[in-house]
Amino acid sequence: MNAMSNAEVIDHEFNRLREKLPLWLQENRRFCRDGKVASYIPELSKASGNHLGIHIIDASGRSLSAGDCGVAFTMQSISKVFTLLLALMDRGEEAVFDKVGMEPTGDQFNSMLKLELVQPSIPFNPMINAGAIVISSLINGSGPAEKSERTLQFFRLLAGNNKLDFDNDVYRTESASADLNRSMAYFLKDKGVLACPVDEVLEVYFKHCSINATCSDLARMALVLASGGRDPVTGAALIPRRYVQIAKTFMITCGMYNASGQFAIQVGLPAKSGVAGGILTLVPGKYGIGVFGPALNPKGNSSAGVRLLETLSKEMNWSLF
Ligand SMILES: NC(=O)CC[C@H](N)C(=O)O
Repeated sequence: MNAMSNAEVIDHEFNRLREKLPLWLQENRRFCRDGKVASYIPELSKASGNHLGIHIIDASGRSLSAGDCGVAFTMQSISKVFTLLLALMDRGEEAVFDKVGMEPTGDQFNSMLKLELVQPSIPFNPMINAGAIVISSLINGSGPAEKSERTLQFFRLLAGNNKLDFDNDVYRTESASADLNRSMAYFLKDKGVLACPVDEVLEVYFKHCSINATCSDLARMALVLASGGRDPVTGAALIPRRYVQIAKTFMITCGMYNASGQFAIQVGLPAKSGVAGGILTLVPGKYGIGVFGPALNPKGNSSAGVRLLETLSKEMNWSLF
């Protein structure tokens, strides 16, 4: 028998995914029971812990979905990947890494523990809250409104969805109950790491965390990263390749918080999760993937979402390692 052409291999893999995805989703639904919906941002506690959905887009634009993939949720920490990219495009690598490090912490995403351990007191990486707050301060704009608007427009461009918008209820309730993030920001301001007023930086940070999306928006944004920064439809370069490389590296080392090592072993793909239950991940050159399952494991990642990605990676042989 002749060896399959590249296109045939891609079709074969896609057909297998189409056939099996509903089954794999169903098998992993039971892991929703192992998790709890986040409640420290009051509005998030309204989500249903039984939801699990997935959307996959391939490089030619074909898509597949299963489960509760039509439900919208806020991006939360997933947005940190894209604000990092925007800050890199606005300020360049040197200015960004003057204010934030490149190393995982091994601590919770909202931990302040290591901030005092290094001189100068810059956050260890841009995926933890302290690091992402600093990144928010580096986005160009005359004030918080313009910075937030530029961020939203950038996200819309990457998602190919002009309807993407802020969830103002989530924004307001997070802003009203964020004493920990506020204390981090004051600490960073005191150390001279934050150049703008605390309230202004936090407005930008909470706003980008509150951008509403569905699994298909995440998948589309992930596909831009999987395509080295190019628009999968038009081929236009949206993000410099070098910055995509930086973002994907952070997704591997810090994207799943202090479970990033375990995720790299079990799944082996660049990924970023958020406390609303989303996970954005990608198979380089092939697929953008969005997952949603709001019941979270103790590390703050979607419990069933992580399990579903483990199944997919093993069945499809997707690990990069
Ligand atoms: N892990 C997360 O998704 C955290 C984001 C959330 N907005 C916070 O600052 O706590």
